Amino acid sequence: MLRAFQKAGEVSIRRRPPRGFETQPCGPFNYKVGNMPDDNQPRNILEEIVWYKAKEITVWRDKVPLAALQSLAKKAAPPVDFKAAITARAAATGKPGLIAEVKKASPSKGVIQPNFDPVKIAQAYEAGGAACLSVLTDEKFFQGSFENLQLIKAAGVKCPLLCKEFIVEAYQVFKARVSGADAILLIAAVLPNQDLAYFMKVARALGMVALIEVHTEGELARVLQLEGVEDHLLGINNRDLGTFKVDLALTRRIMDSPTGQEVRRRGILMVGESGIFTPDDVAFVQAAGVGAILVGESLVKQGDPAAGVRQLLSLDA
Ligand SMILES: O=P(O)(O)OC[C@@H](O)[C@@H](O)c1c[nH]c2ccccc12
Repeated sequence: MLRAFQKAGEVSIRRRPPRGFETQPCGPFNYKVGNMPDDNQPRNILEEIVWYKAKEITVWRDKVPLAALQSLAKKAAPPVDFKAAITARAAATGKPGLIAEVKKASPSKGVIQPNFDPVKIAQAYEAGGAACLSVLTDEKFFQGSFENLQLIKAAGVKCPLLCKEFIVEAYQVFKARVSGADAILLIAAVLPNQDLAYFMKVARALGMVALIEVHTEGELARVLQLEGVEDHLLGINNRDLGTFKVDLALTRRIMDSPTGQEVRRRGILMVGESGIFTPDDVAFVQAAGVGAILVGESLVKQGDPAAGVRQLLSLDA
């Protein structure tokens, strides 16, 4: 839902608490007015995550300054082509290219896989026929880590890796690359076009692509204005990150809209994200026009994730 101050497609969260992270006590007159809501509290989970991220980055930067991270990025093994892996698998199978997500927990579901071995899961996804992998790196809300990304790369997994992080600063883009990422996530609800353009440029300079995620037709129209956006991927997240509600039909509504038509005309690779559980769900978003799917929960909770991949994509048939 749009708030009064917000225009269609604009960033829907506040990047920082309006009165700062530390509310200053202000002496004898420091009291809260009646039933006034505290506007210095996050209004939804996305704000909570993004506000916490700013604090996390400060701690990281104290340990490893940006300049040190940048020189590590120069020495890192070169990234592999994320988009090519998707189009190759899609051509070989006739199904959307699968980005399988290594995800232990989420704020909406809690722990999804208590028996979580990131490397084993990644290897199983690859063996089952995933085109690429997505690795959650957020620790506080998703119980992920940059270390998981490193471990998966170091284990010799060939599938290109997406760093699933809530990026608000360039520091994280370098951290992703140093940890072995081949692609990064950028969320349109969090970042205005100016920031998206900058992070896309940093990603490019490091040889990575971005998955730019939208949740409304307005956001899609906005990101379509970004120069060179066709070199990256666009994702439609069927989950509302404010309320957690999942609606698979969102992908179809957006793809059927005039803005979705423009995506087709320009040949942009679209990713259907979240809430995909069955081969019917895959067929539904494929018919809507996506060339790739991003799937976490339904695969990660299975005892045999490789079989899960084959089943989801009907590869045994
Ligand atoms: O577990 P699911 O419903 O299959 O969803 C996977 C993925 O789309 C979801 O984890 C996701 C999509 N966009 C995000 C942004 C941040 C964190 C997580 C996500």
